Amino acid sequence: MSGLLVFGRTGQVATELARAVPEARFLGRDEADLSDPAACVRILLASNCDAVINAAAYTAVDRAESEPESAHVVNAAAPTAIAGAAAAVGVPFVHISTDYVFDGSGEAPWNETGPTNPLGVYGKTKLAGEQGIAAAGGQWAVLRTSWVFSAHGGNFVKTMLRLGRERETLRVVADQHGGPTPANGIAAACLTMIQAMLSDRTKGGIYHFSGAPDTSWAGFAREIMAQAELSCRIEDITTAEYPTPARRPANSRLDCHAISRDFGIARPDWRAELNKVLAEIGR
Ligand SMILES: NC(=O)C1=CN([C@@H]2O[C@H](COP(=O)(O)OP(=O)(O)OC[C@H]3O[C@@H](n4cnc5c(N)ncnc54)[C@H](OP(=O)(O)O)[C@@H]3O)[C@@H](O)[C@H]2O)C=CC1
Ligand SMILES: Cc1cn([C@H]2C[C@H](O)[C@@H](COP(=O)(O)OP(=O)(O)O[C@H]3O[C@@H](C)C(=O)[C@@H](O)[C@H]3O)O2)c(=O)[nH]c1=O
Ligand SMILES: [Mg+2]
Repeated sequence: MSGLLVFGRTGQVATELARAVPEARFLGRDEADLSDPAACVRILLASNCDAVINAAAYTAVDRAESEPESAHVVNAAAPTAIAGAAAAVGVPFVHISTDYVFDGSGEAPWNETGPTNPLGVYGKTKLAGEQGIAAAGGQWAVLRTSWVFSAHGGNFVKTMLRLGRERETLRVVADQHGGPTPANGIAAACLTMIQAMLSDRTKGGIYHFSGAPDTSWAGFAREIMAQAELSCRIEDITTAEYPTPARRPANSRLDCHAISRDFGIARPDWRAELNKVLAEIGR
């Protein structure tokens, strides 16, 4: 797809977008620093693009607790400004958000109208970004996803492979539940949504998208060890036994029916995608 402008170049989702649509224009931090929202606006206004995706974000969940201002500018002020510029030139804008906007209460999967109540700075700044985008007007969509993995960049799969080679046992939280999501699936979902929004200028809003089936971090870790043929044993622990600066939701399950109904996008099986990612890492 030509005429597509993407904020982000090196992240997991941006890398998969670049594979799917190499002809799009990808803006790295060197060209568009989200710490400078006004600069991002200028680039968009001068770009003559047909559609915009934001795949850049401040994603260091624990570090955000001690850098709330930086996280807010990147995750809220910049996406809000980008949405305003996209609205001004009349092009659709797709942004990515997170399960961490929820407090994780209960056991039912969250749908798009569920009450948000982020537990940490990262989730709070991502929620502020969603709200700023909605208030900016224009044609926008926010894709909330969870537990992203790919062969590139930093993610839970890469961490587990590294630790799994070094240790005989790993203690992993078993009381946080959600859907691991392959970055290529998110890239494909963003592109399908952009195409649909270009052909129907009334389409947009918040949508949930995650891989299936839901599991726990310990369940995810166990499948990684099994598929990678590592003998490292995964020991189930509670969140209380793994203290971190940021609190994380216990229930990150996302109800993904709306995106299937409105865009025909199905939940990918993360186990099959994990297999492909491990093969790619091994090459
Ligand atoms: N990772 C996850 O588990 C999840 C991610 N998400 C959301 O998905 C989206 C994509 O995440 P993902 O691909 O995993 O991100 P990554 O953590 O892989 O990469 C983050 C990207 O954002 C860029 N970035 C960070 N700060 C700035 C800045 N100030 N200016 C410009 N670029 C910046 C990074 O650039 P650089 O390489 O220069 O640092 C990098 O390209 C984000 O909106 C994220 O919030 C949602 C749920 C789960
Ligand atoms: C390394 C490790 C982590 N854990 C736990 C900590 C945490 O609860 C869980 C996952 O660890 P991570 O550091 O990958 O988690 P985290 O960085 O919080 O992952 C989140 O990133 C942001 C960007 C999102 O939007 C979320 O959807 C989610 O993917 O596993 C263990 O229990 N044992 C371990 O050895
Ligand atoms: Mg992390």
